[in-house]
Order: sequence, then C-alpha cells, then structure tokens
Amino acid sequence: MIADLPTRSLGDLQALHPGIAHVLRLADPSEPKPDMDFASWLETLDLTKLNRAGLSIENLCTHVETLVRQSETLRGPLDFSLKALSLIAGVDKFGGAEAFDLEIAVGEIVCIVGPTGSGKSRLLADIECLAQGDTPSKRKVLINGAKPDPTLRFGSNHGLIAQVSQNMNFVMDLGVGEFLTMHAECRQATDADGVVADVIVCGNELAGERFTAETPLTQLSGGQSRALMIADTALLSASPIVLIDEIENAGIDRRRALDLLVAREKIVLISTHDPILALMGDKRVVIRHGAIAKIIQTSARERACLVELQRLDARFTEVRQRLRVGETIDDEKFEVRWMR
Ligand SMILES: Nc1ncnc2c1ncn2[C@@H]1O[C@H](COP(=O)(O)OP(=O)(O)OP(=O)(O)O)[C@@H](O)[C@H]1O
Repeated sequence: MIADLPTRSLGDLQALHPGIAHVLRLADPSEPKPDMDFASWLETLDLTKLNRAGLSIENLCTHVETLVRQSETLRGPLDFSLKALSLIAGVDKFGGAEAFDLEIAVGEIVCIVGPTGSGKSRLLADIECLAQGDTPSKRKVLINGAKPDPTLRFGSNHGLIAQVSQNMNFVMDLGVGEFLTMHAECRQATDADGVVADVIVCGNELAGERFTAETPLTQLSGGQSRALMIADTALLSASPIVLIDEIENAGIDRRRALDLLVAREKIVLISTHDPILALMGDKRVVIRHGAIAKIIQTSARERACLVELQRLDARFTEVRQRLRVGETIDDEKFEVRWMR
C-alpha cells in the first residue's frame, strides 16, 4: 500500500481525483467526512452493506490506491527530461553480490524474465519506489546518472512512473467514457473529448473485443481492462517510465501495445513469462535467485525467430477463436494452411 495512504484525510484524497470521491461515496453514502483519515474511515464501514454494494475492504483499498497512483502519473510534465534510468547492483536472495548493473535509455523496452518467484516483480518494485539500498535486494536507482532528488522519491506526486498492474478489477460504477473524461480533466487536457475518443480507439485496437464509451467499467473483460489501461497510460499519462507486470497473451495485441508506449519516448519494463513478449524487448534481463544473472541483447537471429513465433501464435489464436465460436478445425483447407 502507498505508505501514507492510511493517514491521508478523505478530503485530501477526494481532491486528488474525482474517481476517488466516487468510490468513497459508493462505499459510504452517509455524510461526507473530509477530516477523517482513510484508515479510521475504513473501520467505520459496515461490511454487510459494503458487500451488498459489491465491495470489500480489500478491493476498496486496491481501487483507491490505483486511483491515487493514477492521479500522480496524470500530473503535468516533469520539470526535467528523463534520459536514462540505472539500477545499481544489490544482492541476491542469499545475500550474494548481484553480478550486473542495468542501464536503460529513453525509448528502450526491457523485458524481465525468470522462473516463478525468482524476483521479477521485486525488480519492478525497486524501480517503482526509486530504491536506495533500502529494499530486500539492496539495489539503488539512479535517474539521469544521479541519485534522485528526495522530493521525487517521497513526494507522493512525482509522476515519474506509471504502473500497469495485473490487478485491474474496476469497482466503479462508471462508463469507460466517463472514467477517461475524469482522467483527461485531471490531466487538464486541452481537447479532453478528442483524447478520450483516441484512448478508446487505441484500447479497441489492442483488445480485439470491442468496447465503447458507454460500456460500464465493471463489464470489461480482463484483456479489455488491461488494453484500456495501456492506451490510457500511453496517451494520457505524462510518466516517462512505464512498468508492466505481464500482459495477458489472450486477446491483447502485444506488439501494438509496446509500439504505442515506445512512440511516446517512454522507458518500458515488462515482467513476463511469454516468449513472444520476451523477444520483443530491445534486451532482456534474466533474474535468478533474486538477482540479475544475465542481460541479453535481442539478436537479429532471435528477431527472425520472433517472426516465426508470431506466425505460430496467429495460427493458435485463429484455432482458439474458431473453437470458441463453435466451429471445427477439420476442414481440409484449414489443415493444408495449418501444415504449411
Ligand atoms: N534480491 C532479493 N533479496 C531478497 N528477497 C528477494 C530478492 N528478490 C526477490 N525477493 C523476494 O522473493 C519473493 C519472490 O519474488 P517476486 O515476487 O519478485 O518473483 P517473480 O519472479 O515476480 O514471481 P512470479 O513470476 O511468480 O510473479 C518476494 O517475496 C521477493 O520480495
């Protein structure tokens, strides 16, 4: 959880993002309590009523936290331009020295690979909190080659990093368009309607399955919500560093998603178990026992393999789609194509 969230007043939180005011009202329709802190307010909630509204303390906290982070990343441009992000080596899970530092330039995509539990999310979390030797991995993060200004680190409004997390369950009873309009307003976009329409078009290109401005957020599928958040991060967020904890392989156009983010001159780090995504990066970082064990530049031959893998993936997607809609795959024409 964001460190100071429990002690922030409801009034402060509401002022941060109109979506937060909406969620708080949903959970507690009684008189507003602007002076009460978030933790004390949670204790006053009636769990039965909360459940009836489709909420729980856990998803309420996750949601408010997501919106607080979003309001931070929706802020105006930073007052400096990001050129490079560096991760100075720390220690592995056994306290042994990590073998490599990591240098990432603007416009680069870095994929983080490694077995389950090896420490991929830890690496992303180190970047997210601009670690300074004070996390289990003892890594240090540098911005443009220097230790980040403490205001960037502890000011809860730094807007340097946007995170697209695995947990994108919306609890808000809002349409996609209303939700995006709130973002555009927070961001003080000059053409809010235009940018909202662009995010919806992009989200649809990524998701495959169409949604509209009127689609309620709660009805989006996992893939659609992820696609919406990626389009929103690319087009509306000012943050130059984007952290993504896996993009589902079902249904999202991964290449387009990455192109969209990189076109905005962002540094993108993706933790993934997906071979296609892993090969789409400029380089991939291999994590073992909590530390960087290798940094591999994606070679021309690997890129050629990627083309072949994408061809197979397209076939696989086609079979999935046909089976999903009740078709069979035993017609001769399809078999001939499949064997090619
Ligand atoms: N260098 C380290 N030192 C100490 N603990 C670490 C280190 N790296 C990772 N860990 C811890 O190991 C556990 C597993 O790490 P993490 O969740 O990052 O793995 P992961 O590779 O993301 O797993 P998955 O693929 O299942 O999502 C976490 O509790 C994490 O804090």
